[in-house]
Amino acid sequence: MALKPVIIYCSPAGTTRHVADVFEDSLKRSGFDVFVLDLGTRQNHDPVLSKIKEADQDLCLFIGSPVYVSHALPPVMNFISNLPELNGASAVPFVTWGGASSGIALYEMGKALKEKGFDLAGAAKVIAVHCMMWRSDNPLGQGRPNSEDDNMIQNLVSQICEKTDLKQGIDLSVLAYQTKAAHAEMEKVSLEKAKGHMPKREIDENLCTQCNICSDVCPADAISFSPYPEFGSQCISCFNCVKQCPEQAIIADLSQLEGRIRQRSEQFKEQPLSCIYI
Ligand SMILES: Cc1cc2nc3c(=O)[nH]c(=O)nc-3n(C[C@H](O)[C@H](O)[C@H](O)COP(=O)(O)O)c2cc1C
Repeated sequence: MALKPVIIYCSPAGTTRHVADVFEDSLKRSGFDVFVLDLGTRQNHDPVLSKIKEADQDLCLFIGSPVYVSHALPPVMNFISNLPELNGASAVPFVTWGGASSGIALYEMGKALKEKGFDLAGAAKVIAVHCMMWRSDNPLGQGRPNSEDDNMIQNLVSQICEKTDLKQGIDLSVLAYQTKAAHAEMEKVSLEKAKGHMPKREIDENLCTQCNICSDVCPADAISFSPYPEFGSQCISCFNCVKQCPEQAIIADLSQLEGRIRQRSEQFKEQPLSCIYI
């Protein structure tokens, strides 16, 4: 099969990158050349965009995002909406989620891809340790993704590679797996709206050495210095800056958040935790 795979993802805490790596290894083992773009780096998008246009109908775009407040991340959705029309190309959206709810991220990615003319060759959701619970002794999704999750992704790649016609993929309705009521509720609350209820971050100016690490680890390029770190509107609230500040100079109280995340997990009790759609 003339399949030209391109992998695009955003992964502030590294789990979606892990899944993208499994896709990449599996595709390479099946003999394909793979082009990869991490949207959370300052990597130039142009070479991958050229590859995408060049591949035309042979393109198979594997595109991954973590679930934030039930949605896919803005850099991923923006990337899709800036793509040219690609009628007849195929795509495989995938998400990682932290055990609260995988929300409507896969559905929204699938819908946006279909609007660009893609057929959905498959999709995957993968359970992962909840990246906002790094201070907890027993975070949701601890130990995931594990080798079974990796095998599941390898299996998805094998099944896609075996297909003679990628157009015979999945229907978008397969990705609308939340109840109608939950879907409608999730649609109403954007990440932008939810940001107003996220724990506030404060800079301890006595501790901050203006070392720039917070800005380097920010996948949204949202931190500037004046002279201490300030957070721009494109901040996606990944809290990488808080986690990775070597001086612990960015202070955030996450104690309330943990309870809210666990409550949501209890409310949805989402099953299966990891799943491929093919
Ligand atoms: C601001 C924010 C919102 C999140 N919202 C959800 C959510 O709605 N449901 C969920 O299960 N996990 C949620 N998570 C957890 C992430 O989806 C999960 O940890 C994911 O694997 C992180 O991917 P990454 O390691 O590639 O960054 C959220 C994390 C952050 C930082």
